[in-house]
Amino acid sequence: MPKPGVFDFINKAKWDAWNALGSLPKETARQNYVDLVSSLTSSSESSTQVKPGADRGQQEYENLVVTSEDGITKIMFNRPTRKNAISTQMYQEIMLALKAASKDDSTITVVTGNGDYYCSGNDLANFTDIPPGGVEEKAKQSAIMLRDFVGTFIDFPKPLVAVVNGPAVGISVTILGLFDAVYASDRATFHTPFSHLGLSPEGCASYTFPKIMGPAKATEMLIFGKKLTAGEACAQGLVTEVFPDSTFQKEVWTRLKAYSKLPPNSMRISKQVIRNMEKEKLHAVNAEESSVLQERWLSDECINATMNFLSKKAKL
Ligand SMILES: CCCCCC/C=C/C(=O)SCCNC(=O)CCNC(=O)[C@H](O)C(C)(C)COP(=O)(O)OP(=O)(O)OC[C@H]1O[C@@H](n2cnc3c(N)ncnc32)[C@H](O)[C@@H]1OP(=O)(O)O
Repeated sequence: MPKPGVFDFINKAKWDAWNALGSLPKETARQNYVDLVSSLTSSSESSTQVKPGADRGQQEYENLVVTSEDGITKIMFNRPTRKNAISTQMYQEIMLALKAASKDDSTITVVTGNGDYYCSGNDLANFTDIPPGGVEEKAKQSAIMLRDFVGTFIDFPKPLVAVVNGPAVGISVTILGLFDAVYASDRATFHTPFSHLGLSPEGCASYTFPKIMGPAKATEMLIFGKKLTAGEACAQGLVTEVFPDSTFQKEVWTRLKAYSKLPPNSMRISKQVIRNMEKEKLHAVNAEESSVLQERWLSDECINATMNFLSKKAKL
């Protein structure tokens, strides 16, 4: 068949793969494929992905583990083999989990990651799933989803705490400016490589980061893509406190359990008093960032960077 166009990511990848096989008989190619898939199944079975708590009567999510205990609802990213990259489905699940947490009887909500990463940001494969309306339609849908996703954090009514267990990238870093406290392991790093990806900031970071750390430090992160250590992020006010990795979980959860016993209404109202004046501004910033990104996703700079990552030519 003729070679598919450059935007037809999936068919182009298939075409390239078939082409690379040269004159290999179809039957042999099929067997090789079956062998590969069988080996992947057995390795994913032995991975450390945590199974959802269906036996405890909790809502099941494919990419999250959500638990509620001691007055704390914990939302844990659970795609450790992809470094907890956020797939399209996972964006939807996070929104659902936050909406449920906002109404449950917990006093504090915690977001954390399973495995060695907190989160590697947007799953760059999200952009390969092109709808019939083409790439423009995909960019439009993504901008709507991004605005809804970030809006859920802006409107979240209870104290929201990030327990950053390892490196954090992209959108998982920018939305930290919308959390009420950020506790980090000393293994964590904070990286927003938007220029390297032909992108621009989201998660309201274009507004919250200059406010938190001053415009010059925000520029280094958001424009030049400087990766911060946990200590540096703490010195700049993005992180509340850093703990040694060896005692991180124990120290943080002991503290959170104590905080969760504080009067819930008082905590909610205090959050409203602290945050409400900013809400309208944050929604406006979110809308603007999403609309700028809608254009960016169609730019050569962004398409080339995404293709380079997906074809394994580039990493951060
Ligand atoms: C659509 C709505 C909203 C969009 C909002 C805009 C959001 C912007 C951002 O979040 S920008 C940031 C995007 N993230 C990245 O660019 C990170 C890309 N990943 C990497 O550079 C590296 O994987 C790493 C540095 C995070 C980790 O490197 P390493 O320790 O060497 O691990 P691996 O690369 O082997 O990772 C294991 C496995 O996971 C895949 N993977 C990791 N992160 C992502 C990702 N963000 N998207 C897709 N896939 C990811 C990686 O490719 C490996 O897959 P493989 O085993 O090779 O098949």
